Amino acid sequence: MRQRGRFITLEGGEGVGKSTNLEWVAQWLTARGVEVVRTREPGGTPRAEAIRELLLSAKADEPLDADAELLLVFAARAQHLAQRIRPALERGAWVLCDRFTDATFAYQGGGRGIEPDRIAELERFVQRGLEPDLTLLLDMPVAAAQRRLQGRLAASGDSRDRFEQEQATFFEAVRHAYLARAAAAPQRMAVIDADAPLATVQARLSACLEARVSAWL
Ligand SMILES: Nc1ncnc2c1ncn2[C@@H]1O[C@H](COP(=O)(O)OP(=O)(O)O)[C@@H](O)[C@H]1O
Ligand SMILES: Cc1cn([C@H]2C[C@H](O)[C@@H](COP(=O)(O)OP(=O)(O)O)O2)c(=O)[nH]c1=O
Repeated sequence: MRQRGRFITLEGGEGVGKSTNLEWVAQWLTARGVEVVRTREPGGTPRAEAIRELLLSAKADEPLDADAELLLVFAARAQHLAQRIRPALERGAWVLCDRFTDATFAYQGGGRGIEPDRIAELERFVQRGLEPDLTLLLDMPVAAAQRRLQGRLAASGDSRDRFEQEQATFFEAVRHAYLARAAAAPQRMAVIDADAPLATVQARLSACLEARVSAWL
């Protein structure tokens, strides 16, 4: 039986505007009478957030093995699915998630170089057929997104997490992997050009939601 709620994810590299636009998409849906559950990965439940901390903390004394990183991402996802995502969808709420498995193919696959087949095996094991109904991929050149990220870090005083410390080649590989996935799954994934003022990006999102989501309401 198909779940009643819809599952929408936002994806893209660091600094493209996912957090900013997640709020906006949530408001777009709420204004149309949808109950929205906002969440994020890695994380979304207390135990999954504890795994997030393991993934993001930049410990100089011990590198994190790429396979261990991959398994932690999916461990957090299993917990998030069981405790939060599936129950919400089953009661008819829509789930709006900041990153999901496309990020694993992009970061652990494209960025770290893990073969996509190995990631797909874990995807089947953990998700048992559940995948997003719609994925909004915010895309822009890496250098411009890095400037935005730099601005956010300067304003907040936060330091770079373990992923944010990677080099431009890593982020180029992440972007390439995201775009390849979008090209392979155009029915599910919409690419939004995020290299524009916020109002323009939101007009693009609005057009995309009208075209793809209105029929579900
Ligand atoms: N279209 C935009 N134009 C300019 N700055 C933006 C735009 N969208 C987001 N920002 C700013 O860029 C920074 C990164 O945005 P954020 O939403 O945190 O990105 P992400 O969640 O993808 O890392 C924030 O300081 C945000 O205010
Ligand atoms: C969901 C997910 C995230 N990540 C990484 C990407 C991000 O650098 C990091 C944290 O995500 P997030 O907080 O969304 O990053 P930001 O807001 O800085 O763009 O986790 C993976 O490597 N694999 C995954 O499957």
